[in-house]
Amino acid sequence: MYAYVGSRTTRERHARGEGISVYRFDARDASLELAQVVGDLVNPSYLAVNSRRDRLYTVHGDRSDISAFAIDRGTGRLSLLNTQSTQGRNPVHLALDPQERYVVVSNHIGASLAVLPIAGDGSLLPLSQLEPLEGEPGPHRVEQKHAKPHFNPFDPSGRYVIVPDKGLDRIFSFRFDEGRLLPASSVDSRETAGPRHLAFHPGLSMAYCVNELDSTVTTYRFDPETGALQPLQILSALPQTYTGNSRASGIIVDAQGRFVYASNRGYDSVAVFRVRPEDGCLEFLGAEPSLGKTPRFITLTPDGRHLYALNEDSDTIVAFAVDSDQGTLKATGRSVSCGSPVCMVFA
Ligand SMILES: O=C1O[C@H](COP(=O)(O)O)[C@@H](O)[C@H](O)[C@H]1O
Repeated sequence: MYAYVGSRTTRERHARGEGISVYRFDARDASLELAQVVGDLVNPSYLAVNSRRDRLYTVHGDRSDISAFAIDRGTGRLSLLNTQSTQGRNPVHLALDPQERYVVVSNHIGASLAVLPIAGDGSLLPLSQLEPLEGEPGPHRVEQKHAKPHFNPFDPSGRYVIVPDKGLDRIFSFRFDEGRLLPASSVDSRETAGPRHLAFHPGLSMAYCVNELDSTVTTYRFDPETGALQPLQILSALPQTYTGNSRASGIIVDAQGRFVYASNRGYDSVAVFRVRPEDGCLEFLGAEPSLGKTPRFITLTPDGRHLYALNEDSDTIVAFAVDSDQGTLKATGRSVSCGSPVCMVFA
């Protein structure tokens, strides 16, 4: 199996990455061995792999582009297929629809969502829909001047696209019908929460949203018929006594739906929550140091036995062992150096 790591590359912004790093991944001990570096790429800051594991897509943060690559399934190596415009600045996330006929992109500074069809060979066709996001920005003077979509996952049925908007303190739900986004509903967050990423529970109709600006996690009941979200609970991802600055970033749920993990940038750590089986709400268990600076991205390995924290500002990918009963994280001592790592996927 291979792991693909996207890094920020813009030197003017002090990024130190080269592009996409391809690693041979050993599930037994979560070790990573570098196999290829695809350089000459601008900020491949979010990656997605198709279900056949032979195509990889990346957005180019700070620009307005998205690229498709072919994956050599024998060697894991990437070769560029093509690049298309997302018609909006700073695309930060992308998701393939379940039929893998379209890719949906969040244009973070462009304040819009882009839909691009995927051709039969996996390359990208020109954009077919640009959906602007509009509303009253939240009160944060620096971060909330306009809509800032930061994530656009499909719901488990593939009928809805859910979009946390960090600039508007709102989460939008869109129907995805015949390759088009159709506004369905929205739900407000607390002022200055800055909803950023959202993860669905694998069995319950629940979703968990990490709020970047106030470092909280909101538990929502998700209505699979209408796509609507109903807030049930808000918990901090930080210890109660922490008084420094911090911004939350990634959120993931384990495959059994027993634990939720969220990363904290500032209080550099991975918050661990237990999912209460009776109602899907969370209990904060604690926050494990990420052993590096600014863990923008976290991911579980496909077998769920390890979790990687990508410490963007200390250039490390750190492996933790996951306790399968308690959900807690234990340092393995394994870490690889990688400039400004910000996203990791497996194929
Ligand atoms: O300065 C920047 O910040 C934005 C937001 O960063 P993020 O880590 O919260 O996504 C980023 O998208 C942009 O590329 C970068 O230049």
